[in-house]
Amino acid sequence: MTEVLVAEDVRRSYGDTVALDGVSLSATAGEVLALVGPNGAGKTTLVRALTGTTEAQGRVELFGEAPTVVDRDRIGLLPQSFTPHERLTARELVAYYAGLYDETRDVDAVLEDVGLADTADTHYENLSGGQQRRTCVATALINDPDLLVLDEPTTGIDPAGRQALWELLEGLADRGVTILVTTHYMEEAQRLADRVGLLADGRLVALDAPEALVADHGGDSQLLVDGEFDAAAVDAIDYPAETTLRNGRLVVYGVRPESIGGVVDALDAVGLGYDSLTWKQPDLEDVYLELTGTGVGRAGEPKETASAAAGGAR
Ligand SMILES: Nc1ncnc2c1ncn2[C@@H]1O[C@H](COP(=O)(O)OP(=O)(O)OP(=O)(O)O)[C@@H](O)[C@H]1O
Repeated sequence: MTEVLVAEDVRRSYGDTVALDGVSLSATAGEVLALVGPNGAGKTTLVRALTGTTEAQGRVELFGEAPTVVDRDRIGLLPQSFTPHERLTARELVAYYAGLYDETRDVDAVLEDVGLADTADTHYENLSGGQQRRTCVATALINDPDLLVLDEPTTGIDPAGRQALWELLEGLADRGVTILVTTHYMEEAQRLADRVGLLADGRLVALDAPEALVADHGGDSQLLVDGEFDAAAVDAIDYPAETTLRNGRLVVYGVRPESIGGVVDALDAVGLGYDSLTWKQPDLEDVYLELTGTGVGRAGEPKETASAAAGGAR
């Protein structure tokens, strides 16, 4: 498959700060690649290196050319920080960006795509935060790009608008548009991405399909027990499965749905009341917490306490 985007051993430092420490990845036509990682992991720097808006060491190519010389009509870019002229309406702004390209889509059609048909004549400064972000997304779509690079596109957009944007992006990918998207929403990465790249401290610590990442790094299913718990509760509960305390909530790992009654019995046996029980399969968020060491998972043990009862029927 033809590679639309290639990054090879990309490095970028700001003074003593190493923002990118040798990142390599690629994306093919129609592929959706999501970049996730903690604040400061290097996502925006990678986006900037890939789009030629910051200099970096290593090889970067878009459609086989350096990002500074590639035909800009083929690229749609939504930077993380984007502050357009506030005294223009959404329609005027998108029309302004349309003027930068040789061929574009119809301005009103793009505004409709991002859910701004009814607010097209509102000045940017009077749009809500989410509407402003949608306007910015529209400016990245106006040239009908073959490669779309979106740095946190849905930040500030309400859940319905986010869903609509996901559908829009899925439609574009189905038509062969390659999409590189950074996000802090694991649901967004899981839903949209063919592959997810996880950046931490300027390094790509994982890159794979979401389901493969979950299978490899997501760990066991979890029974989340909400209530008023403390470290003593973790010690008191006598149940043969690993149990931890996370933000005042008990987390019991590896419990099968049919065994939830056993956990309830164990709580009752030591007089521990609870408000609710939630069973969940591991997901991308668990992968993120595990691999970035930012969470309360078992590997890094930055959690309050843990009890690892040996084996047993789970
Ligand atoms: N222009 C700059 N000058 C100095 N340091 C910078 C600059 N841009 C980024 N950095 C540093 O490089 C590192 C990576 O920043 P970057 O913005 O790429 O992270 P990020 O993963 O996009 O974070 P976030 O999730 O907060 O957007 C950080 O330590 C940041 O402080």
